[in-house]
Amino acid sequence: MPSNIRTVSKVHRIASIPGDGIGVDITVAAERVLHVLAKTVGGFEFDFTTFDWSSEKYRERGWYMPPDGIDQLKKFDAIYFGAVGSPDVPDHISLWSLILPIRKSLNQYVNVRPTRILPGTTSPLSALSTTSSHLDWVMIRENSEGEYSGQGGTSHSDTSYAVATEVSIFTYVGVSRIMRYAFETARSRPRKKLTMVTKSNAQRHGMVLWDKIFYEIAAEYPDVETDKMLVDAMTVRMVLHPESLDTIVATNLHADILSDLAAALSGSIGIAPSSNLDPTRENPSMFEPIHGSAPDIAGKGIANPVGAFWSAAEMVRWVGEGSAADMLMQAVENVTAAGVKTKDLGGDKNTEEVTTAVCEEIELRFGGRE
Ligand SMILES: NC(=O)c1ccc[n+]([C@@H]2O[C@H](COP(=O)([O-])OP(=O)(O)OC[C@H]3O[C@@H](n4cnc5c(N)ncnc54)[C@H](O)[C@@H]3O)[C@@H](O)[C@H]2O)c1
Ligand SMILES: O=C(O)[C@H](O)[C@@H](O)C(=O)O
Ligand SMILES: [K+]
Ligand SMILES: [Mn+2]
Repeated sequence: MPSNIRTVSKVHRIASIPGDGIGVDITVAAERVLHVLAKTVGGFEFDFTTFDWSSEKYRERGWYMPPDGIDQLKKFDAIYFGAVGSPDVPDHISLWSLILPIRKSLNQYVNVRPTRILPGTTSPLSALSTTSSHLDWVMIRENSEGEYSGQGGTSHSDTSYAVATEVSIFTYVGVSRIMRYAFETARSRPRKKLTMVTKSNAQRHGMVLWDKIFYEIAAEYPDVETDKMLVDAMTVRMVLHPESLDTIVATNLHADILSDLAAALSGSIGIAPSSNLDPTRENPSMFEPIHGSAPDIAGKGIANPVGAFWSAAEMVRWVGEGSAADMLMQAVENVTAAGVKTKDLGGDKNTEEVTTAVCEEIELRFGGRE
């Protein structure tokens, strides 16, 4: 090749929002690993722009995101998010000032939450003989409406006769699009099996609409096996019969709760990833571990970065670098398999040591390739 011709590297522009607490530690770790991945694999790079939209800044200046925050984010190929939440700010203020407006305004109506028992890690269900071959799920969380519609209000607040409403909203458009995404996901997986979760015995309007739309759309997917669970019984089935589940679709709140349970059953909340997707690709999608800012361990440097790396791998896949995403996950799994783990997984390493191990594993396994 003539020396004046340079190979052009594709640049993926990423908006990075570390947020609060361990969100900062794990975002730093994810960015470090992504730079090493890009450098090692070649052909693409990441250009991160960091936004200091945190609870600390909110207390200083009175806002999390500026008025044009969403427009700023729209210019990026993807968004990487750490976590938001601080003991100094009421949780409903922080959630509704940052993460929820981003999910809603950027039409990220799907939240994908996979769960697996990674090599070298143990499920608390191992006492029931559960191993990695028994627990491999993808939870599809409705991410735009339902219990998180944001509608409701309070009258007579600060009195002993206060009245508050929290209105759940389920729309035909909202439910059918999440069902379709869930059926497509189930179809793409070897078992082609979809379990729908509701509470349509007690909640007789919105949840009944879920059931109805689920079976309507199921008719378009005769190759996908379906079943239906009430959310209370679902918690029992996840614990006692994890092997009977594959793809799961549930409402915004139900899937929020069930995905924390799923993460714990796989070994730790610290390994669980999520992708907030706008499947139309009109807006950037956002990638974050499912955990929060963990004030109890913030500042100690011991947060598990695996959920952050897995989320980063999903982002890498979303921007079109599928084989690099596979390499990143392989490196993470080699590191957990070697026993390099944080305390929540029974290990004795800190965030930085696990991050360094993943970086070295990427370079060792995948370096030197053209
Ligand atoms: N998407 C988000 O940004 C998001 C998600 C969940 C909670 N939150 C917010 O985070 C704050 C704390 O919430 P919470 O305590 O209910 O949930 P959390 O997920 O922050 O923590 C729950 C428990 O899991 C542990 N944990 C979480 N992530 C870990 C990791 N990577 N490694 C090791 N241990 C980990 C914590 O130490 C804690 O004991 C609240 O303000 C909440 O609103 C934000
Ligand atoms: O969506 C929520 O409820 C919170 O942001 C958090 O708990 C999450 O799971 O993302
Ligand atoms: K998070
Ligand atoms: Mn949650």
